[in-house]
Amino acid sequence: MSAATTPSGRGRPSLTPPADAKPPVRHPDAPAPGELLGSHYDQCFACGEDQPHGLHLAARAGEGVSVTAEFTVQPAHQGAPGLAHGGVLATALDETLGSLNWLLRVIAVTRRLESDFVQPVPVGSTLHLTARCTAVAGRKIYSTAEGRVGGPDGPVAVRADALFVEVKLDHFTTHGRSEEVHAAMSDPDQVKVARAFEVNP
Ligand SMILES: CCCCC/C=C\C/C=C\C/C=C\C/C=C/CCCC(=O)SCCNC(=O)CCNC(=O)[C@H](O)C(C)(C)COP(=O)(O)OP(=O)(O)OC[C@H]1O[C@@H](n2cnc3c(N)ncnc32)[C@H](O)[C@@H]1OP(=O)(O)O
Repeated sequence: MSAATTPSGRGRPSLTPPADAKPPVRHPDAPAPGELLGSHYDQCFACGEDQPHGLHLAARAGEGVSVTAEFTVQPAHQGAPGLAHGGVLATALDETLGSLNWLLRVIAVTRRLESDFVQPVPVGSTLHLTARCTAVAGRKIYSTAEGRVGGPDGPVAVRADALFVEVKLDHFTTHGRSEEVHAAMSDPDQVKVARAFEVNP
């Protein structure tokens, strides 16, 4: 098995867009720059309000296909004493990158996420994240993100490049546990339902 082959046989897709990739196009109905995107699912570990130990990450639309987000590291997010767990930081990057797809009005899931941990992130610090979509090729969406500490212009602590793949609603109804899927579909917050289920009809 070569380094680029996975047990699924589907291989490890490149994070470099192919030659026929196009620049991303912001959807005309995307939230205005500066507008909070809100949570896409209240049980989401990264952005949901109903996860007591979640990241409660709040993302805001930027110009073009870009977002900013903030996340303050809590004691529940530790790996080493007093420091954020790397997987939690990767979650923050993944969520910020994933929220870009809302500006494209596409439902997509992370296919590949390559993270760099540049410096440790202490508990109590706020990670200031920025992400932008760099290219789209068919169902493949390429994007990049970084997180800074000490303020939006502070030093880069983490960064990531990602490939998301567009999916249809049946991705969730087929693979997700039915009780959560049905509960999410009957959420009284219709904006959330629309965001989760009615994009890209
Ligand atoms: C239940 C309530 C909640 C519902 C919420 C619903 C929606 C949410 C709405 C808004 C969301 C907003 C923000 C969300 C933020 C979330 C951030 C977190 C996101 C995540 O954290 S999400 C969880 C982790 N994530 C997964 O859980 C994915 C697991 N994974 C899979 O589910 C499959 O793996 C999948 C579907 C990715 C692909 O599966 P598939 O069968 O569709 O793939 P396929 O083979 O068709 O490839 C597809 C294209 O990749 C090309 N390709 C493949 N292999 C290649 C290689 N080696 N080299 C070059 N290209 C390659 C092909 O060529 C083709 O491209 P093309 O179509 O252009 O040819």
